[in-house]
Amino acid sequence: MDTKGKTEDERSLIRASADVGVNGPDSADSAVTVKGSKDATHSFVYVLAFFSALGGFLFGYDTGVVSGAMLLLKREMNLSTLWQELLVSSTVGAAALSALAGGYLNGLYGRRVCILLASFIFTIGGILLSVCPDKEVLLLGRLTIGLGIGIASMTVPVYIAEVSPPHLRGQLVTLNTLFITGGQFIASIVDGAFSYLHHDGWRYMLGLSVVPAVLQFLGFLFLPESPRWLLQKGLTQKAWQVLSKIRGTAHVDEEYDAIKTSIEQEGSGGGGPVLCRILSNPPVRRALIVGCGLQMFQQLSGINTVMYYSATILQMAGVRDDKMAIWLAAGTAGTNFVFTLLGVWLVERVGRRRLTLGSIVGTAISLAVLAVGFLLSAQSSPPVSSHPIGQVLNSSCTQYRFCEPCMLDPECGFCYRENGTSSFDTSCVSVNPVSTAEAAWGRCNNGSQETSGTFWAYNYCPTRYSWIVLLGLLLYLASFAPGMGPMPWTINSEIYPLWARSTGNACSAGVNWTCNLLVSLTFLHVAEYLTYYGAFFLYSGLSLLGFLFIFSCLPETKGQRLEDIEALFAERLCTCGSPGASHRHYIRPQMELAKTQYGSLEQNTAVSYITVSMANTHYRATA
Ligand SMILES: O[C@H]1[C@H](O)[C@@H](O)[C@H](O)[C@@H](O)[C@H]1O
Repeated sequence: MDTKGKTEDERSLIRASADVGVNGPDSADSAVTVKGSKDATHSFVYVLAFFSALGGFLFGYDTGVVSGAMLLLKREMNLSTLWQELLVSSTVGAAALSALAGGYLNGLYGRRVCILLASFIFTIGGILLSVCPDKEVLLLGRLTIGLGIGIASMTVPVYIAEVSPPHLRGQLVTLNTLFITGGQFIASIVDGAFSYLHHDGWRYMLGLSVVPAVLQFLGFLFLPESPRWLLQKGLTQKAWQVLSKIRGTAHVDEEYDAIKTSIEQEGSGGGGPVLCRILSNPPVRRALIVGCGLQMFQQLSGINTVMYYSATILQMAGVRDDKMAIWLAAGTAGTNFVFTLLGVWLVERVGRRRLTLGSIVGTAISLAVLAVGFLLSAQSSPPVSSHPIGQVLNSSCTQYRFCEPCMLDPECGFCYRENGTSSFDTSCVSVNPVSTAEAAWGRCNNGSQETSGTFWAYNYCPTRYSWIVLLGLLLYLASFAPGMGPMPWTINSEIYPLWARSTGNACSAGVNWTCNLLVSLTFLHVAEYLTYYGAFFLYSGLSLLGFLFIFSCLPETKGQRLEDIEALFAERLCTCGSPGASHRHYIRPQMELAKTQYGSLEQNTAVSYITVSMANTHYRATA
């Protein structure tokens, strides 16, 4: 439609008319989609998405690499369990705090500066980790990396969402999670490769993150700020230039106007701190509840426990060689990556809501399969047949009569011989404090020895039901990775109005990191009290709760312009899933928009305009 020579009000009216949809209510959201897809996508937006998603890569790499590095570090630096826990959780804790601070920094200095800051912090952290002389500096390095991860995790999805055209936004933001899981996959390969280097191997593992960090920093020196943030700050000319550069065309009036109008209309949500404004604004408050809920349920469905525990699951399934287990764990990370790719493909095809719902149902079922596998294994747990003399008397390991309680005690492991599928000559022995790969003393002191037929099992029991656990693991990754992995990040990047976007994302990312910390710190204790199957049944139950939450509260955001999404939260939370709700939500703001724009001219014009539009759209719902 030619809008040249029209006033801004007239152009908005034409736009609103197109949006309400002369083609009927079912085309309401496709009206926007089609508009977006008509523009040939300029490749520059892919360059932007790639360089920003390097932040996701670093998030994945730095959280993933630590497990392999720790195997070497604990020997070389003689780390106690407390120090090992500190080195792993300090990064996650620092990420939780800096994600929150990132919201403030994003609002004040913009997305680009925050991405530059995050990559600078990653670089410093990586250098510190690769040259650190002692465990204190190591801890400082891990904390520094955590600060970078927190800022990157909340800024990158927002930046990508703000520069993308609506029809590609879901795919490009999901690309960031693909980079996260890609980072975890590469980290596991690096872990495997350097695990042979007993001296200083961990320095390479931890230090290699400097490469993508520097690449991102250099790239962003030349890449532009988000046009939406520029407009919000009143830098109109710059915003127009950037938008036309990203779209590769000077015909960006329509998009530019839409952003500008919505900024003018939404204002800043009132005065006072942004969080208070969010909480006192019902639609945005609802969006925040949905965003934080999604992030919480992502972590409560136990992804990081399952990933972390995958090496043990594989050992249960019969992989005895430690090195082999490391490589197979890389296979787990690879599977997570491949199925995230499926998510990138599906997100614009089936939409966010259906993808997330399908994913969480599959996640709950596969967690139940995992739990059943663990339950059957526990029930067929082999008895302890011998209590060898020489066992340290005050060791708790002497009291156990079965493998199950023995393996649940972090101080003990199960030493046994094998006859086909059953074990005999079994004992429960203290684990070597330096390496869980062997007993502290006795015949399993050298770990498992195929030649003498003696095996050492730490954290698991030999069982014939291990295939069920393995099946559960594969099902879990296949269902979690395409939906529950990426969608919380993708959806959060689009559900808030501009004035609340950075704070909303900061809060939900903070919830993600806090729940991540909570689950990883409590897993072993939960497993000790509820056993493994209890823990996985618990995660499965939490995922079911997550399903109910998502089913009732999550609206579809696919294809909508960022400026129109707030309206999806205009009604009570639990109506979101009801059929037709999205049409009702979608049209209402157009009425409000028209009323505001034409109310000052002639109230009746607006009303009759809407009436005509509604008649054209065979509008059924009561607005
Ligand atoms: O979306 C990501 C992804 O699924 C990762 O695999 C996981 O480690 C993160 O915690 C999560 O936020």
